Amino acid sequence: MRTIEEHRREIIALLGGVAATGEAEELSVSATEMAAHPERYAQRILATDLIAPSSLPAFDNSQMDGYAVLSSDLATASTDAPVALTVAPRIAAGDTFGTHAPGTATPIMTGAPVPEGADAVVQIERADPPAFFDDDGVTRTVAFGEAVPTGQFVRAAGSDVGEGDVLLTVGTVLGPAHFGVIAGTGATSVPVRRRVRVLLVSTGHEIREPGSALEPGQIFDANSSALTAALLAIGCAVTPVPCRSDDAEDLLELLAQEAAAVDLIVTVGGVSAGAREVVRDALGPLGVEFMKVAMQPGGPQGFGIASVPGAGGRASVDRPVISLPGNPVSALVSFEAFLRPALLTASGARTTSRELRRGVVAEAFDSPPNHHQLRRGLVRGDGTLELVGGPSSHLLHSYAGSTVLVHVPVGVSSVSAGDELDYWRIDG
Ligand SMILES: Nc1nc2c(c(=O)[nH]1)N[C@H]1C(S)=C(S)[C@@H](COP(=O)(O)OP(=O)(O)OC[C@H]3O[C@@H](n4cnc5c(N)ncnc54)[C@H](O)[C@@H]3O)O[C@H]1N2
Ligand code: MOO
Repeated sequence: MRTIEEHRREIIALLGGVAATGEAEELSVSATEMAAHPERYAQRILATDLIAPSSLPAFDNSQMDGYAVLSSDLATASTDAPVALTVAPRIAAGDTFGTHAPGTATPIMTGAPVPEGADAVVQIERADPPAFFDDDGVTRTVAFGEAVPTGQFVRAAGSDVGEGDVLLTVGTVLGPAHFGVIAGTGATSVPVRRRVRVLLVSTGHEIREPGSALEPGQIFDANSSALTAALLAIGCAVTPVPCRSDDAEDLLELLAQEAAAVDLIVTVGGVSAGAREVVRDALGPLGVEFMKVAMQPGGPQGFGIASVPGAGGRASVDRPVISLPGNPVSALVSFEAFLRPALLTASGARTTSRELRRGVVAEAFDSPPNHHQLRRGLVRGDGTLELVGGPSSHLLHSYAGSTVLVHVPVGVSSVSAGDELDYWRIDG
């Protein structure tokens, strides 16, 4: 039996050739566009390094509401011997660049350009009086009771990023601060990777659309929703088309209709050892291989490049296929172990794996020694790991109550309270 790591490497290699790798599209960073098309903005990955088209800040500006001063004017200032300066006309954020005369104090607001000739700002609370005068043309003085260092409360041009510097690097998953800094430098759009398009086919004669009237023996389709959510969360474009049949012909017909428009086909269910296994039956002859991975849940897996015949006499298309087992926990754990890292790699993301942490187990439990087990769990307030539910792969509600997947490696048959194990956080 192959190991979880070997299988992951094969799945990553399989998706290496997915068409979206390297393809870019321009994404507007306009707030109006974002609000109008929110679906375009989730989990976007930068396709190239971005060079800053301008500096941030663009000019020296004030960090405080107060007075712009020449620091040498206040060199002798002390509580006992304050220095009085003549109050100059006020400058607000948005006002143009001004000049500052020695011996004066220029009232300045946060974000306003520091006038040429001033080299420091004193916040209004440290001035005497500690409030602004009306800007009414009357000549007044303001006193300062302490010296100030050059540059105090001046936000220097380029102190955040300089024009021509690397603003963001390829593979960055764009979040609020990234969009903000791109817009702040004046860029109107960014090149992002095209989304990987996934056809998601949950299979089985028993599955029905939630909300429909169930006949005895039928169940609601949980996998389409779970896997669609998982794929959307990593930035894929998903086409969920269930095959509610165990007949290979039905699955082949569905694939003939849908395969050409996607980069990857993910099937769920129909891969184990039943009398009829729709995915094995339909895709085995097209080039997909089925095997057992030494993991639990998620043992039965399939993958390969399928040559899918086109509908209505159209030419066949070759598409990578990943076939996950149908038990809902097995499908989601397989997503975490294989699909997620492979798709993030194919999408060009810089971070492709869950953060691996180590924790102390709160309770004893057994594990099948020939399998790498992934148990669902929680991190308690004291940092210890608590399992949620048993190992069975139908316990989707237990999975929903979990925030971590705990790794129990091959070779371990029992775990004692106090043992340390690796785990992935899956709640992010
Ligand atoms: N004789 C053997 N039987 C089984 C083996 C084996 O090695 N030998 N492996 C077991 C393991 S492990 C798994 S995992 C499953 C995988 O089975 P399939 O991939 O063929 O999946 P199905 O049989 O179609 O379904 C399994 C289970 O999950 C339910 N299911 C399927 N689709 C959905 C859905 N969309 N929403 C909710 N639930 C779904 C289905 O009704 C079954 O209960 O095989 C074991 N058997
Ligand atoms: O491997 Mo299956 O996924 O145990 O239920």
